[in-house]
Amino acid sequence: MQLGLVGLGKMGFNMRERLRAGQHEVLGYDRNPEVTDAESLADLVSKLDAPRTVWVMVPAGEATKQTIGELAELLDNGDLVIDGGNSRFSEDKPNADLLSANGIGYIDAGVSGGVWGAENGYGLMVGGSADDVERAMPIFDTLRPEGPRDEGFAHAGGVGAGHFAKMVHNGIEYGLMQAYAEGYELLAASDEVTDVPAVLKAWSRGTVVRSWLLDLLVNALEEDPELAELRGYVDDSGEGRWTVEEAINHSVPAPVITSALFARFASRQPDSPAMKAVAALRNQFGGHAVHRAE
Ligand SMILES: O=C(O)[C@H](O)[C@@H](O)[C@H](O)[C@H](O)COP(=O)(O)O
Repeated sequence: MQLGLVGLGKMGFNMRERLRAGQHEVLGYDRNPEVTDAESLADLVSKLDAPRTVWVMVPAGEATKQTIGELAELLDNGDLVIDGGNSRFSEDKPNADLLSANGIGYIDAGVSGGVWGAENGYGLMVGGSADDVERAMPIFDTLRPEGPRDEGFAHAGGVGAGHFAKMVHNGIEYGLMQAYAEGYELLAASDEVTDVPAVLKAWSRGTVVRSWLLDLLVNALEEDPELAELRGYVDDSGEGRWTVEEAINHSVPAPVITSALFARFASRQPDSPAMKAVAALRNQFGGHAVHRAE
């Protein structure tokens, strides 16, 4: 089918490739003139046949909000917008309301797979009406991995459900990565294990903890066996925070995801004010030795 695709960065560019390989007619718009097929969002819309479907794949937050605001003006009754970015689920309902005032449908799509998705397919979880989802199904079927639809795609619920599901997926991602990372550090610290990459690689088949994230850790260690080229500094783009906030809102205990998020915060501190306070208190009440700043 024909699709307008706004945002041709790491994700959008690869998605366009996969969709074109799947015989869809994809017209992309990006501010980068080297990759765009249209001069502006308005130009993109004018090149599409009604009823149009436009997939938005720009950074979550302000950029997505602005793009959807512009599309609400440019598109017409009967058109459909899909937000495939990592938007917070709470932004979906306002987006859907804004668009539906002009008769435009809305689907929120959680898209997982990163830069490997072009080749392996993207795990998809979507929210929206059954009619809208059915209409976009040829696109979802090409983007998702080959195999049974329900092993790479879910219509998770109404508007907001796709991004809620993706948020939880990413919270799990934080916890899994943290567990592998702590295991890696402990193996590396031991006097017993002399070949850490070999142990992790051996775990990749047959063991209970085999997984794609483990495979990626094995890849990373093959490239740099002691991760000597990296600093232990980890950013976050919001999904983990939102997961923890929703766990609190629903009174769901989520200690693993929460501590994985907090481990990232700790990774950014050159020294820990909290641990300085602990050292100071030990010193105050017990006269225990402290390590002085240089
Ligand atoms: O499923 C995925 O493909 C990833 O989760 C992807 O969505 C992205 O890499 C994360 O959003 C990174 O999240 P952080 O920046 O918060 O680690």
